Amino acid sequence: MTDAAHTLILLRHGESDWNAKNLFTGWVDVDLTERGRAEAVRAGELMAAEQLLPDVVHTSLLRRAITTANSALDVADRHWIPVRRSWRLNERHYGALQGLDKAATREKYGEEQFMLWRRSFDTPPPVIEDDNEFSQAGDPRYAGLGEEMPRTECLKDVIARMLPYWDSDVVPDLREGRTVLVAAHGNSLRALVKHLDGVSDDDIVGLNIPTGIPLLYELDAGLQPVTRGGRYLDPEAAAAAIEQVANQGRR
Ligand SMILES: O=C(O)[C@@H](CO)OP(=O)(O)O
Repeated sequence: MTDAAHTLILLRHGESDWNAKNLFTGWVDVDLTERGRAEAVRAGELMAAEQLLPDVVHTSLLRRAITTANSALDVADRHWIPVRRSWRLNERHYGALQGLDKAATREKYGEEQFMLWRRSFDTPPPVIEDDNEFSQAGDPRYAGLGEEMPRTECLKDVIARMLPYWDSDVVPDLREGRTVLVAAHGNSLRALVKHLDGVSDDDIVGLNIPTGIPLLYELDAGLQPVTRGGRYLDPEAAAAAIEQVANQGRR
């Protein structure tokens, strides 16, 4: 049995307006629904109940992750901890699909193409044009990105831009003995889980992450998960919510 040396908590944001409307979201900066806000509060309660108290939080640059982290930490009385944010933790850029209805897209293009765009490892959706109303070109928070600014991404692309931040910013916090909270998104967290658990390119297709339920990873000294897949702090709610995410687009 390996000993836990490091504590990492992953938290997908609570339900967003566009989760509720079943729209492809990606980098569009939508807010949480009332339900999403309640999920964030519950996430904080779950962490506090197990004395899982973050020393530092890393978030994306998107409101739904930032607000979720703020609410959860407030409830856990950890609102004062240092915060680091990076575009590298953003949701996968959904390209020209951003703003489109998932069910309508599935009906128009068929199940196979829909699932390729949604879950395949290396097929990105079509590129978003800069004049698309849901483009992030010109958004000041990404002004420094230059050529790195994505206009669509597959999961493979997300891993390529997320891992440098994991190595340069998150791992050092873990190695300092800090309990680290990463508040991010369905697909940026799938990328991280794939890395941590060594999930194959084929198997990651079937892995979904529910909104608003903390996922605890205890890592050994070599940063390998002590328990593969980690542990959701509310496993029953997680199982039901995972099923829902998997079935999005089928109404
Ligand atoms: O729309 C999105 O950005 C993501 C997360 O909500 O959706 P999906 O689960 O379909 O990848």
